[in-house]
Amino acid sequence: MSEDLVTVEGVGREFPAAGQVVYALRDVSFTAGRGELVAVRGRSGAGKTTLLNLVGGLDRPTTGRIRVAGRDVTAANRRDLLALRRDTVGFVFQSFGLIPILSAAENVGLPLRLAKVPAAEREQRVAVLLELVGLGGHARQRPYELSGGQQQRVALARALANDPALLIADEPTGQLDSETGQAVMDLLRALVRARGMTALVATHDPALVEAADRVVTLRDGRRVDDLVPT
Ligand SMILES: Nc1ncnc2c1ncn2[C@@H]1O[C@H](COP(=O)(O)OP(=O)(O)OP(=O)(O)O)[C@@H](O)[C@H]1O
Repeated sequence: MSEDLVTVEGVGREFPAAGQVVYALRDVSFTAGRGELVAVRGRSGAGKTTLLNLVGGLDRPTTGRIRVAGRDVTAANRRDLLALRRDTVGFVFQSFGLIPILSAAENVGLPLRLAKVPAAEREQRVAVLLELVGLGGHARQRPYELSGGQQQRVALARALANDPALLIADEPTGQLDSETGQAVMDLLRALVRARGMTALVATHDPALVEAADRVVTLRDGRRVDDLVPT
């Protein structure tokens, strides 16, 4: 049996808001094994983004514990969290998050630059990654010269650049029309399977939920998988 890559135990996250406390997550637990695809679903405000940010080390929980690839993310210092984000986790956001003044190739190569991969090797890896997401002929284009679906494929290639053990995608098709969104989701699913990555994907896409090894359904910050889905 494969060792779990992600362990989330009794995690809660509270935010102070206008003199009150918002319970964005309450007592959420689940695990994700190596190579597993985990769908996180729930209505707007259910806590999906909060959960993904915590697992990726972008935020810290108020209660509970999270382990990723053997590291206690909850207890990690800033340097450890930076290392986790650089070496272990790839992120894809709803808003793509590409740098507008950089070409598709430069955007994909950015994590490799930060990891100090030599230029020649970097160029080669970027070319392979762009080919992988079907954008071999678009390397020099800037994000505004690409369609939404193409931009999200660049973002996906960038997330894969450091060969992360864990891919975190927060509603990656939220800004795309349904046909383009479906194509991006199919690509994401195929890449995760082909590379044996673990993926945590916040999504409303029924095909992805259907294909997932596990589904975490959130409602008002709590896990409700045994109840009727939202
Ligand atoms: N920084 C913050 N300060 C205060 N409240 C917050 C903060 N971040 C999130 N929340 C609250 O926590 C709850 C969960 O938000 P979250 O963004 O995780 O939901 P979501 O399921 O990702 O929603 P969506 O599908 O709309 O992106 C919401 O009630 C939100 O208002």
